[in-house]
Amino acid sequence: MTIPLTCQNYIAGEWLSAVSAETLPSSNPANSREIVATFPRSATADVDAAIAAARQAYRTWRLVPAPARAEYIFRVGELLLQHKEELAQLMSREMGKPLAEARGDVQEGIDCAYYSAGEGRRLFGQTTPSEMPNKFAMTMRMPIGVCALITPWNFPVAIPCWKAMPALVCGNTVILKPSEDTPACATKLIEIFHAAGLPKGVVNLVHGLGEEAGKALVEHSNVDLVSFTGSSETGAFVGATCGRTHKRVCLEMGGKNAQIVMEDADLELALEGAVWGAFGTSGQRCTATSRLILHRDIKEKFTHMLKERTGKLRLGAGTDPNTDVGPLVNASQLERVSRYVEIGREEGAKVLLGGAVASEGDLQHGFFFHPTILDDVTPQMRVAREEIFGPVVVLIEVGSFEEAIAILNDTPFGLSSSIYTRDVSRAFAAMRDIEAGITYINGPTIGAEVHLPFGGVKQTGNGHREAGGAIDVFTEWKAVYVDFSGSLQRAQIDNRE
Ligand SMILES: NC(=O)c1ccc[n+]([C@@H]2O[C@H](COP(=O)([O-])OP(=O)(O)OC[C@H]3O[C@@H](n4cnc5c(N)ncnc54)[C@H](OP(=O)(O)O)[C@@H]3O)[C@@H](O)[C@H]2O)c1
Ligand SMILES: O=CCCC(=O)C(=O)O
Repeated sequence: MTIPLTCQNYIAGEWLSAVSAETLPSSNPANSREIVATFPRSATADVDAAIAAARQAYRTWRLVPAPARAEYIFRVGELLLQHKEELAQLMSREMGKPLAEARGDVQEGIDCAYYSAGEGRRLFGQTTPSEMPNKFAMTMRMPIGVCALITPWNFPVAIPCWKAMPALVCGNTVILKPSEDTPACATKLIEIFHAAGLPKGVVNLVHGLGEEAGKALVEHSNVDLVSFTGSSETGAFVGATCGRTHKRVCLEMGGKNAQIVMEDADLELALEGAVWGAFGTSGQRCTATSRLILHRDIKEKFTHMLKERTGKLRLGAGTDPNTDVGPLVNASQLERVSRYVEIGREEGAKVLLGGAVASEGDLQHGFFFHPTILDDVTPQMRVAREEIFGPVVVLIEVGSFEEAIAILNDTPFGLSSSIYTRDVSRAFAAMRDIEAGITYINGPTIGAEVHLPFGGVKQTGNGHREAGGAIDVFTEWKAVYVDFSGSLQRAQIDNRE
């Protein structure tokens, strides 16, 4: 057991307790008896202070040249690299993902720092001909203002970086409200922003509960933009509130990602993709493979291979280097996954592997669920349609490429997707016809790279993209006309004579 970390809010460059002085604990999901950290239970007064600090800082931060803003973010990247192992160890303890994946999470933050820093020397606008003589016309990207960043626990470093880094390079100031399950990761991350020397108030951190601190941020009249990643339920509230209060909003929500395996696929390759897509991060990635759509000619063979391979995965604490699959993040996630497996059973699915809470030996102290394969699943079943967000994959049999694409698309969500095939025509048809923000050919549904746009279609998002698409979220266009004719032209009044 280690001494719990004391996390604090970070407002106007100061580390502060909540005004109420109330705190909450966060525990280790592999051993719920271990308290990893305590954090402030922030409320409206704390949110008000953070927003006031961000508003004040915005006045000067927006005027700092973008390449100079980018240099701070580059420094954050360098510091993240120096602290990578420390952050990864903390992340494993705080939210359970195996160390190799935790290192990957921090690496995404580092990659995002370097990529976003590069944007500081671009932020290109356009020049375009004017309709009139002696007149220039152009566009400029302008910052939006004060941005509230509300993030989930599953990528506790990468997702805050995906939001904060481009937002800051674009000239905005930010308030991060991390998940109540990962306050320590958020605190360490913001310590790094502090160490990089960002001016006071440019970055702020407010811990607390979603229903309290998160809600107060979303409802606040002095926030200009909310960038939210999380569940569809919370996203619906955030979207509706921002609509009512006229805020910009970027929503990244749930998924029901599928991998298709055609009869001509390299089955060993498809197997590796399926195993890590479905069970990596215990299935708690927004991009996790939740459905395997299998051509009937290879279904039996592939199912056998999958069962064999999955049965060898080692469950354990993320901090144990021998662990393949860590715990779920908390008791309610464990309860949710158990409930969905029961629903699947009641619907007629066959539990081919797993299907139960894992409580052998030390696992009893954590939130472990055996990697689970549900067979005989039809596209109408709830387990084939609703996001489970755990180590559960359902198998759906199809007879043709067209049927596979139709079933993949038959969901309200549209984040990630994948197809394994050796047929180049099918690969291109899949790229065109799959309804998702991300499509992999002969690769798993996971593994996004930061310089490509990240986000989903349909109910997964509201049309925005993070990572490689983030400057479109965190800037808005201004059209600028420069007239050097020295006289008011008739055409300027009517536009055309
Ligand atoms: N599409 C994507 O890019 C993407 C990426 C990653 C995850 N996800 C989705 O995220 C979900 C899992 O994350 P989660 O369980 O953390 O989601 P969540 O429960 O919706 O929480 C997300 C964030 O919203 C906060 N929150 C909760 N209620 C709120 C409210 N009324 N007002 C404002 N903020 C509120 C949460 O705070 P508390 O933690 O304190 O409740 C947390 O910081 C899955 O559905 C997954 O698909 C999507
Ligand atoms: O949850 C967001 C990041 C997911 C990711 O990086 C991936 O697996 O593609």
